[in-house]
Amino acid sequence: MRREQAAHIDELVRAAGGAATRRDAVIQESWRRCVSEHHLDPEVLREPCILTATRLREHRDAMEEFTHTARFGVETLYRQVAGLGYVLLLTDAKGVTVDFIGDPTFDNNLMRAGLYLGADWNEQHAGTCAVGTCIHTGEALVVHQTDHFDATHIPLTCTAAPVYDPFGALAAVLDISALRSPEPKESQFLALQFVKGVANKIETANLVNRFRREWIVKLAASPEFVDVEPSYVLAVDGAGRLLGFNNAARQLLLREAAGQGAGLAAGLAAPGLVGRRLGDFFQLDVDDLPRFSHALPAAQRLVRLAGSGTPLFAATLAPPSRPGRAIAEPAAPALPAPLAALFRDDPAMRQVTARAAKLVNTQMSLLITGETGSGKEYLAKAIHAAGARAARPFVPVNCAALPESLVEGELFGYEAGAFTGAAARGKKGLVLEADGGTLFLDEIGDMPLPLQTRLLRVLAEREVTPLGRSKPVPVNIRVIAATHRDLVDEIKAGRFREDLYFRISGAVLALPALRERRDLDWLVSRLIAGRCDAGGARFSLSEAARAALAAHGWPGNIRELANALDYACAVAESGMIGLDDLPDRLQGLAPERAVGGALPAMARARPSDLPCALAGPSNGRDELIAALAAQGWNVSAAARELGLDRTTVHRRMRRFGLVAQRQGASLIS
Ligand SMILES: Nc1ncnc2c1ncn2[C@@H]1O[C@H](COP(=O)(O)OP(=O)(O)OP(=O)(O)O)[C@@H](O)[C@H]1O
Repeated sequence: MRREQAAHIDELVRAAGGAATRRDAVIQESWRRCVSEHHLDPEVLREPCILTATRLREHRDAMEEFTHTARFGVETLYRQVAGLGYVLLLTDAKGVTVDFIGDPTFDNNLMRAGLYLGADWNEQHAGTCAVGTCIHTGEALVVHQTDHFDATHIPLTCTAAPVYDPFGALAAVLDISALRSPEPKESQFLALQFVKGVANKIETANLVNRFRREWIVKLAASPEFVDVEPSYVLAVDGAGRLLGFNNAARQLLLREAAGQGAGLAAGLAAPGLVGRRLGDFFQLDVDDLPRFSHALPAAQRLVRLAGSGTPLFAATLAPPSRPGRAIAEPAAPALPAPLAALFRDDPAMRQVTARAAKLVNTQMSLLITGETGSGKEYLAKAIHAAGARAARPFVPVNCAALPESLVEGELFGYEAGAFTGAAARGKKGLVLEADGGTLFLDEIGDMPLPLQTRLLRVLAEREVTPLGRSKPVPVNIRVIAATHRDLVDEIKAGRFREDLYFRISGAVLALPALRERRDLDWLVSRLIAGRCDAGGARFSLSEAARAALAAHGWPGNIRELANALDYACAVAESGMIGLDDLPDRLQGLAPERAVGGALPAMARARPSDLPCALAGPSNGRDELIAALAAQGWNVSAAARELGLDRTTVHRRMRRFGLVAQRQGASLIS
């Protein structure tokens, strides 16, 4: 044990014995709780408590929507303080870190100090600390160096602020911490103001997001600030009843209620405020709210508190589909056109696209999962096209296909002459190509580990250092990653970095397999609508052919379907595609009764029931060899035949130990 730790323990023991200390009252009170209520022994040095991945996932899932809303604020705050050596933690109301941003270079030190995803900072076991003590008191505070109870934590400085939900309950704690800091506690007071400011903004964003279909009333003491930085924010329904508020508004309402006497104040703990009438607190009725829009100069939007008469200035946001007055519930918002164009009448697709629609203009990284060919890149492009970045580049990167030796330069770029063989003018790199737009990382599960570490840095810091350059270049990208792999399994197998997983999976969008979709007929019609016969006429599909398509299991999903239709259009002799015009493997599967009409979607065979491509007892190996052999070991032709892309075929060849050679193939094992 170090000398400082021994001295710290002495001070704790003396304080527990009743000796006076020079600590702030909130710290003294927390030390007392640690000893007498949490029964923590000052002489025991505790390791930080980091949750297992499974338990962390439970905490993160419960906070998912909140974390989405908070993410922009969290990233903005991190950018402001990262250069000063801080990391940023967002914990849930129990003290578990559900979001984290820090410099990956210091991962090990940060993890050892408990400044990491999954760290549990509840006061009951971590002792006095910014997060835990903030949860206990409900107030923002700095816990600086030896303010910490546990001597393990005394090198740290931590500053935390609470974030309340719209009903006054603690929702989260925002914390910035540093491994090293100047000795005076005052050095952290500016940090405290920063954290409080961002916590307030997150609280308001959460409130406005939650009640976006209701009246939002913003209030401030100054007309100049009411439109830009309102102190108090309330959500009100069409009948003028309070639905929710930020914490400052809650305090204001409670003070006002107390000032009006026991009659109104009785039972007005925070939950009791919900459902009260706006007119109970303000000289204001719901019918007045349209007057307080931005159309009127702020100085003329005066509102008085009902009891005290205190003047405030208001700005109101009307519910979206009922401007001016509240009458009926608005319909669910329409999907942006690029997302609506992806499906028709399929519940799983409706759910995925509705979720994607909410996220198009956030900074959050998205992870799209789904079987090969199910349309992951297509969805990523639609998200890009639906958002504010649509006019900027969409840059796809196939992480499985980049040769490892070239990958650094391809992704991050290089300066002229950075290495032998470098292009004379240098290279911008795909990450910088995507500046202002979207970087689509396809097959992220196949990215080599060393590159994952580099990528993590780029995502955390939003800057790139091209080879041969000493200074990083800031980059503004929206990252969408995709994989057909189960990344949690990859993490368990040590092939994928857990922290990168959490970084790219701000939200996970899981695409259904084609065999699970109910809009196959529509998709088929859409795909053949774009294909014409030799005379330029549109193709149509016979009932038997349609039934055969409905009966197939589509292991290669939409890609396989598009390829099958390409083939059918090429061989069909008239504008009508018959059963005979489909690839052989589809014809063999058409059940006899299919001739009479299409099978219902529910009756479609699953690939595991089928003798066809890549799903049989050989796990696809025999079929892959057969397809390659039939195509003279031409990988592109075999990929077309199987309805897969070349990368997938190469990957499966590697998995089955197949090596393509000029005259054929050999087995490695
Ligand atoms: N909704 C759709 N409408 C029409 N075509 C689509 C749709 N979704 C995907 N496709 C087509 O299906 C093929 C596969 O789509 P995409 O490349 O997006 O799949 P993927 O899941 O990213 O595949 P992989 O896992 O192999 O990378 C592409 O040719 C694409 O044009």
